[in-house]
Amino acid sequence: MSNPALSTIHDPRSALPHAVQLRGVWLRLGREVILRGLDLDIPAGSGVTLLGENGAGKTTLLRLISSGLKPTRGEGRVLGFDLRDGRAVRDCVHLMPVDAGLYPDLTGEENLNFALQMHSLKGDAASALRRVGLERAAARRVRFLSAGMRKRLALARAHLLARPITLVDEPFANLDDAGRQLTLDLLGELSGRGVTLLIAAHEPQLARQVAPRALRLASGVLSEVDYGGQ
Ligand SMILES: Nc1ncnc2c1ncn2[C@@H]1O[C@H](COP(=O)(O)OP(=O)(O)OP(=O)(O)O)[C@@H](O)[C@H]1O
Repeated sequence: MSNPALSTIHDPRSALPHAVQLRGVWLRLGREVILRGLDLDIPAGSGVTLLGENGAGKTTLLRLISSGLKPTRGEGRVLGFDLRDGRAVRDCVHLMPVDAGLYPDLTGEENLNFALQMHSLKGDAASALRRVGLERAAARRVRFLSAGMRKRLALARAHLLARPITLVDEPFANLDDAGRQLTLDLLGELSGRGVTLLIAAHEPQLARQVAPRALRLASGVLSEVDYGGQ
């Protein structure tokens, strides 16, 4: 059943104060209830870090916001579009998955160009590869790249697409120190361009540099985290 309050507040054609709004969202996967009645408001252009133990449901929540999973109950909108409108949601949301989500048989450059085509965007794949230190991987198939190189490639893709809502699942995993700094730089640039960031991470001290508000997901429920001036 639709939630009248949500439906009237954010029509897609009206001003868009919220990038993400969830109301009473439940999600069950198989026999397990992962999300239990979540309410969430993320203002457009803000940055949020999503914390939680292994298996807490962070990836599941990111998949729901990118319309890869449907709520069992409740409803949500991204930039005013109903989560059930998969096409509209996929156009404004990019999810960088924990495993990078690349096409293994395409080269690095082909992966970037394909992503640009999917969004009818123009962009300079070669310079994006240079930016993440992968110029030599441009012509190599992704299946031959290391986990950290794939992460860098996925980061280049997220930066190139610069979707208004960018969801990033564990961006710091598999990266060396320079890679983590590069990640902060590129995500910081996206944020500076007004992109809304939601970052699932186990490194709050890193993530908070680009996504200062923190939420913790535990037992299927979200709560605000107070860093207490640290
Ligand atoms: N396709 C699926 N079918 C059934 N259960 C699933 C499925 N995918 C994930 N789960 C379960 O959902 C729960 C949440 O998983 P999720 O990957 O969202 O956690 P997470 O917080 O991202 O964990 P991590 O920090 O380890 O990446 C886990 O208990 C997992 O077993």
